[in-house]
Formats: sequence, structure tokens, C-alpha cells
Amino acid sequence: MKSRALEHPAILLLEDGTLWHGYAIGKTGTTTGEICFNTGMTGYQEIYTDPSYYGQIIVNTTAHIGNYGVIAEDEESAVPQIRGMVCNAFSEFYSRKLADGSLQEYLEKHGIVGIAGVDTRALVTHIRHKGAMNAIISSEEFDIDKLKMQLAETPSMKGLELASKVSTKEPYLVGEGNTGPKIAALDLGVKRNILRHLEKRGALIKVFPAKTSLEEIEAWHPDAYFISNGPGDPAAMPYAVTTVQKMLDTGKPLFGICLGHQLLALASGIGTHKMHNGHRGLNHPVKNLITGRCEVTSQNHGFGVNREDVEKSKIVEITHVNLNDGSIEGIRRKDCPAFSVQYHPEASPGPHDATYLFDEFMKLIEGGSLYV
Ligand SMILES: NC(=O)CC[C@H](N)C(=O)O
Repeated sequence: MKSRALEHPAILLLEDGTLWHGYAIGKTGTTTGEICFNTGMTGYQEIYTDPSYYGQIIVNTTAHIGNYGVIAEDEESAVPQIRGMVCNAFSEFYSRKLADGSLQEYLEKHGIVGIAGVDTRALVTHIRHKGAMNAIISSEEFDIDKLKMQLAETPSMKGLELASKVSTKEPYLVGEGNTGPKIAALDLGVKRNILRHLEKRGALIKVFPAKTSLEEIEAWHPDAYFISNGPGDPAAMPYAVTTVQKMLDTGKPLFGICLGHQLLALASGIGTHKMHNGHRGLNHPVKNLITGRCEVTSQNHGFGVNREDVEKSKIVEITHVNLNDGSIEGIRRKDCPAFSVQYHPEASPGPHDATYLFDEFMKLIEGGSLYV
């Protein structure tokens, strides 16, 4: 087989002017987005199809990408959501017998532009130092001035509302036949594995489009609410903050994951901020302050909840902290049965330490108390 590395050059240009050379993978073309890195050693297909990554270029820091191909059951949504990808060693060959095909075919089919052969250690060190920024990858245009102009037109992630772009257009049911509680899930870019976890625990879930009003949701008579993960800046979503506030007013249990966590914070009078370079990986240590237990967690977020605001709040308390940087990883309301985590208890990809949170949600719905 001919080497792509020799035949297809590609370049990666960062917003700060740094230029990286490599070779083209996926579709030949040009793409822009916010560049961010995921340190997970496995799970590239789950990462690419996680709607929370919509609009972003993902740098995979693990040494090999593509070597186990792709398979439909690993998808967290119907299509890859990323804008582009960057890696070091890319393999068009795959060794998993059950794979549906190669990652190269998959990226090409879905129009994802990528670059391989990049020194990802140096690139990540650079991003960690400089912070989050936009980037452009091209395997068709090599005029740097033209690429700089295109990059300058790419909006910054701060202030972007993206959830409504990836949300379902129509409501749908998950867990039909289940006789457990009825959970209304606000879909801001929900990962399939979250719904699977709720379904496995006997819940009947109705997934609603991002901009559904509480009145429409209530017409289904849910027992509890779930606020999903999703892309973009939570502060640019006043419509969802209003919905969450109205949900809290009903007094029914509410659970939020990642973007859902940030929205519970905003609905409780707590601000959010853009992080220096975010948390994206499968081994972030988190401590549950109520139980005293530590968990290894899967993470993917570029925004965070303001610690000072939570500390001042009379209605919210911190339940989880990140042991690497002390950032807020979980909160709960003191005045109503609502809680949330910044990380991904459904993992996929990642460790399973935090799946107990789904059991906590079910317990809360049954009238029990959290974390006891
Ligand atoms: N995984 C998520 O839900 C991400 C939430 C939000 N878009 C962030 O980057 O912080």
C-alpha cells in the first residue's frame, strides 16, 4: 500500500500563527474550529461522535489512532461531530475482527478533515501554555495568508450557542416498555450511553429538543428531569437556563451532566467561565466530598462553574472537586432535589467508577437522599 504520508501533505495553523506540518487523513479539504486535546488512550470513535465536541478540532495525544477501526455500536451519536482531528501515528489498517471498516474510510465518508504525523506532545505543550484557541487544517490550500484570513473569520467558542444545532428535531422515547419512572431528558447533544444507563435502570425516557418549553414537557407528566451534555458556551443559552429554573420550581428531581451541570449552576445564580484549556481525557481524579471517595473520571469540557459564586451561594453546595486543579466537579441544591456533575459518569469512553450517579438519581426519584 502506498504511504499517505508521502503523497498527501497537510498543514495545521493555529490562531497564534504557529504552523505544524503533517499529512492528510480523512477527507481532503480545509476545516476550522477550536483546537483542544483529549488524552484518552482509547475510545476515539466515541470521542469523535460525542456531540459535545461539535465545532472543535480534536488532538488525540495517544500514540496510535485508527488501529482498531470503527464499529457502529461505539457511536455516541449518528455521525462524527468534530470539525477536524490531529494525531501522531495514524493507522489505516485495523486489527479488530468485528470492525465495520477503517477509520480513514469513516472520516472520509463523513467529510472530516484531519492531519497526522504531527508532534502531538509539542503541540499539546504549546496549547497548554497558550490556552484554548482556534485553528485551521488544510490539505488543499497552502497559502498561509489565505488560511489566516479564513481562520480570522472563525468565531471564538466563548459566546457560541451550539446545543440547538445538535439536539433532536423531534421528541422520541427510549426504554419503551419500561415501567420505572418517567424521565424527561432535555437534549442539548446527549450521548447515547447516558440514555442507555437510564434505560437500564428501568426508566422510560422522553428526549425533548433543546428549545422545548417546560409547558410542553409537562404535558407528558414526567417524574424527573435530566439535562444533557452538549457543545458550546452555557452562558449563551438563556432559553435553557429559563427551562431549568422552571423545572426546579416544580420540586421534581433533576440531574445534569456536563453542560447540564453548568446550566443547573446558571439557573441557581452561579456564573460560568471559559477555562484556560479545559479537561478532556479519561483519567481525571475527582473527590466526592460527601462520601469521601475518589473516582477516576472521563471528562470533556472547556467551560467551568465559578467556585467563588458557589462558595457564596446559600442554595448550592459543592459535592465534588477535581483533585488536579481544585475545580468544581459537582454541585447539589440545598432547597430542592437537584444535582449535577461536570464529568461524564456514563464514560464511554472511560472508567466506570462514577456510574453510581445514575443509581443516586433513581434513588432521589424514589424519595431517597443523595450520597448516603
Ligand atoms: N461535555 C459537555 O457537555 C461540554 C459542556 C460545554 N460545552 C463545555 O465545553 O464545557
